[in-house]
Amino acid sequence: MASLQSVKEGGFLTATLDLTLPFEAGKWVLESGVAFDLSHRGILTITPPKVSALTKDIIISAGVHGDETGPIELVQEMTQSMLQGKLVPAHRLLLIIGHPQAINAHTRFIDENMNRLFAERNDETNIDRINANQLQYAVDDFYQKSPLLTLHHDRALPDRWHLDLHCAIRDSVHYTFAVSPYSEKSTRSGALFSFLQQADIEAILLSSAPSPTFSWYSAENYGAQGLTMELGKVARLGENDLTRLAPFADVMQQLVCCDTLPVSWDDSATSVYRVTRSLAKKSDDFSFTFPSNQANFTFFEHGKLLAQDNGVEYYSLEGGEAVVFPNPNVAIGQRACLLVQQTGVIFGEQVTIAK
Ligand SMILES: O=C(O)CCC(=O)N[C@@H](CCC(=O)O)C(=O)O
Ligand SMILES: [Zn+2]
Repeated sequence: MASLQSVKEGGFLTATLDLTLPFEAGKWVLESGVAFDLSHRGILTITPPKVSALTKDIIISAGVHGDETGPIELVQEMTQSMLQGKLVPAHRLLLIIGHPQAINAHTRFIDENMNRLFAERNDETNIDRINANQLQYAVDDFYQKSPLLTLHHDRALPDRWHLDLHCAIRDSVHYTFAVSPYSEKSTRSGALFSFLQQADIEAILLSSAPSPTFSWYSAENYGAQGLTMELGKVARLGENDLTRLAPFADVMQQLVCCDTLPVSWDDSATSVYRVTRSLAKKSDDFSFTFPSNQANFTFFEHGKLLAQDNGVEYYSLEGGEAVVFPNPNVAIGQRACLLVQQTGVIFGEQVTIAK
């Protein structure tokens, strides 16, 4: 079946992954007034029948890493319901399946980690760089050409969100968690934290320095409420147990289909961590003192040797530190792990770290 027809009938994922068929762009409107614009392979904009000052611009992306397939299935399920008219969005949406070539190859990336290619426009020397640029253009277009920009007479920007859905390579003390990228902009709203708590996300990590990731790109350049969401553990496409992600899928659906969600926060229901350090791999000699499959959020008491790199030793800081995303096999110069400490937050219109 031609790829555009397949998308119209609900096959967003199948059509995105079928690289044997040439890509066919298209725009169409359902009887309900929901409008679709398939502009590039894996990039679909959906406009609700009515927009108002309450309407948000929401990006939901998955498949930035090709082997992280649970979230890809979630995006496919939600998109299919919208394409078939079973679900009517209340907000403008940009739905993305990010890296079809890596998904088909069942790998994290082809030549280099695409989620480290959002600091700037890339020279297009490989498919990961080509795709990263494509995603940057898609985000720029979505936010810059939003019809919502003209609705805000006080010149306030529309409420922008970006949930970039991933899952972890290893086991984790917290099955689900979110990484909030660092930005000087106000990108940690009470509404965002409340959404995470309602969705039963177990932990939130507050980054303390800019990162070259997709969610950071939207937060930094557009002030979006951006998050990298870690939703369970990697498995093959079709082999994910989505029941454990049902609370998240449910509340994500409410986010896109309800005008607003109630805002509340209970300090005891979600663990919050601040990133104390990001250890970069400086040489091929880099190694951890623990096994490479060590679970995310494993805690090390103060003074424990964690890693060494060409004679430089890294010990856990006062108060101890937990390790997240430990990976000694990254390219030189890239992050080999995050080190984090639990923190309290002050909840309000914006959420801040309690000193
Ligand atoms: O489990 C892992 O080691 C990696 C899971 C993953 O892809 N995480 C993201 C986090 C991005 C961020 O820090 O916002 C990544 O490493 O790109
Ligand atoms: Zn990932």
